[in-house]
Amino acid sequence: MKTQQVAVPPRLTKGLRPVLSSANRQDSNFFVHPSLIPDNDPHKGRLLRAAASIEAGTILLRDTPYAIVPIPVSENGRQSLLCSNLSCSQRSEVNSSTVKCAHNCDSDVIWCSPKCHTDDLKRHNYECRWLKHQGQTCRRDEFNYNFITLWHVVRLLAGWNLELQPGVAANHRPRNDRFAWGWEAVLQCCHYLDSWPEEQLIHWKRLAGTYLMDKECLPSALNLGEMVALICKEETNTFGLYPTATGPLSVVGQRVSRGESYGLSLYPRAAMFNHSCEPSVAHAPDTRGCMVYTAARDIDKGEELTITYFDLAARKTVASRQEHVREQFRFKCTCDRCVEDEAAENLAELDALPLDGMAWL
Ligand SMILES: C[S@@+](CC[C@H](N)C(=O)[O-])C[C@H]1O[C@@H](n2cnc3c(N)ncnc32)[C@H](O)[C@@H]1O
Repeated sequence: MKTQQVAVPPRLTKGLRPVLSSANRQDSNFFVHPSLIPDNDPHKGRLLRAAASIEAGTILLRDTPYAIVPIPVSENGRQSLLCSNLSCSQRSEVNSSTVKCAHNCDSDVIWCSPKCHTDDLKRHNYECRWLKHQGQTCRRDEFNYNFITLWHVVRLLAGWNLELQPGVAANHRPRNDRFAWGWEAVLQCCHYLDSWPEEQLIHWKRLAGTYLMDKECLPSALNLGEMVALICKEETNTFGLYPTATGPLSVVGQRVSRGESYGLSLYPRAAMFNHSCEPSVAHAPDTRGCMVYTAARDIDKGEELTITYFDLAARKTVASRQEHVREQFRFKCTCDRCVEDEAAENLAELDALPLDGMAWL
């Protein structure tokens, strides 16, 4: 696989005193179970594994978002949005006490309190100009999906920009020796640039060239190719935030839907979870925009820990799961359930063949 690295931020000067910025206050919510370890597989790339046996119900990881984009949800005539302050990220009803951007940059940017607004100013200032000028045009002229993708990329860059500010050096430090932290962790997420169809890359190149390369609106060190690679990372690693848990059917029951998604986010450590159609781990967002990963059954020492990337209740046959994974996530699912189900289907097809066709055997 040919890799294209996104530019690494310059090293911070030694001796900067780390302060508790709004970004690393959110990071203090991070939790990782001692038995959760990163590993690699020649076919699937990075993965997470159990270093010891784990009991069902154990919280394995509470990962903090590097960036979140809100999706407005209306219920009973009331609209709710996520607070833009990353260390708050609470779902808030939009009402007369909601704080909005003084520059009126985008209707989906809100803060739940004046304090959250103040705490978030440094980060928001990075995206504000882009939202007002490029973002509004993108919202108007492109599909909403494209706007949300680009806004998420801009918020990732805003996080990186925040790390480069004097005084937030703590963000560069790994929280423990197993996982990278800050922008470094985003850089480690896969983008599989070579596996995307040509027309998809051309589409993203056009979007990036049109909306993300004006350095007046969006000061960044990335060239067009690096920006497209960052979009690929965003597309490959982003989680949807849903009101109910996503996991194996035995845990989430036979419900048809996870509810309406109210946000999108990149969780850099959790991005190491591979997909399985029979996952061992369930995940659900908490009230502060973190994603919590819980053992859905007893797990043996050495097992790979997997989640599901989609609602398994909605796709029961191996063919429909494989098609969905291929179309939505662009890879061939090689989880144990798919391998077994496909083998069983092949056997059934062989059994159905007329015996006289096998006379040469
Ligand atoms: C979010 S990343 C997961 C971590 C990734 N393995 C890495 O190296 O960073 C998603 C990518 O992992 C690989 N992957 C995940 N689940 C898989 C599965 N069940 N079968 C094959 N590949 C899988 C695919 O290449 C997919 O695009």
